[in-house]
Amino acid sequence: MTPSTTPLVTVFGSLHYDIMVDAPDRPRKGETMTGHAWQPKCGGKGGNQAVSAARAGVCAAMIGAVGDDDFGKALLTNLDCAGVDRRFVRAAPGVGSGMSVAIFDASGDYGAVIVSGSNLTLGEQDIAAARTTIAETSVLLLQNEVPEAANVAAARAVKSSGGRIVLNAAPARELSGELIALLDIVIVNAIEAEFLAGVPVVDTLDGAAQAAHRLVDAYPAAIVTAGGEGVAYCDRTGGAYALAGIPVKVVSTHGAGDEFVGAFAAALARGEPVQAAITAANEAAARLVATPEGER
Ligand SMILES: Nc1ncnc2c1ncn2[C@@H]1O[C@H](COP(=O)(O)OP(=O)(O)OP(=O)(O)O)[C@@H](O)[C@H]1O
Repeated sequence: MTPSTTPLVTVFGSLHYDIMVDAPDRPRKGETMTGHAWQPKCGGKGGNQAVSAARAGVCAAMIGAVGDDDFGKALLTNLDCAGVDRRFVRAAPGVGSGMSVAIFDASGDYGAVIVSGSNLTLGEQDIAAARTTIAETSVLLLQNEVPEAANVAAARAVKSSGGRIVLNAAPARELSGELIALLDIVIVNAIEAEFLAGVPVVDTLDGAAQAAHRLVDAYPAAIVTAGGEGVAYCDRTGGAYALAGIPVKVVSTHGAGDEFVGAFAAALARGEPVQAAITAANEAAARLVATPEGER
């Protein structure tokens, strides 16, 4: 098939309605504490990355599933407001929307619980329904919040029409050889790199570089992010570089990884070389962590 020339990022993945709670600390087992405030936010790694790609100026399409509930309606409205094509996000009858609760402590760090809900209904039928979008896709973005078999079906369909496949392997889980064989680039943070590489990864630029180098034993190319320390890249053709984090006044790091991944895919879809795409993503993610949640 002829490779697509349309700069279209298609995200096949999760949509969660997030409830973010500000608390003095994260509760320990058995502890109930009083928080200061809470805010709702539309998220899910898939939804966040689609919004990020649209913000970076390319056409972004989302394939996903929400519940037939108020959270689902809010998730669809959020995609509309961001200019994401969500014709292939369907409502799953009788299943609740995906949702999460994240508790932020005074330092801005957080812990979260996710309920996948409607996201687990995604499957080959969703890929078949979106075949026109799939055929025009330059870059397909996947994450680990939907069934692996569905990710494989999406990757296979986009690959056969000439698009590139980028997996943000988050949260960490075992990947099948079938999925790995379809990937062009894997993007992970230090924790996920540790899981995939099977060795401890130090959350420094040097640690990220070593992890990226190790990951190319199994993946054609790997990007390892290390928060404010920076990001490292390595591929099987000998390409390797590391980029320091951009010093900013951090307001919240929530969603930094998704902003990085969406901006990276957008730059790649526009035809920028990988190194330039990583630079653009590093800048976009630094801007995000310096921006208050309500202004994003
Ligand atoms: N403190 C920071 N200062 C500047 N840039 C940052 C900072 N934290 C994160 N970033 C940017 O965001 C990217 C992703 O951050 P990180 O490695 O923490 O991903 P993550 O753990 O997936 O994030 P998340 O908190 O969304 O789960 C980094 O590579 C960097 O570009």
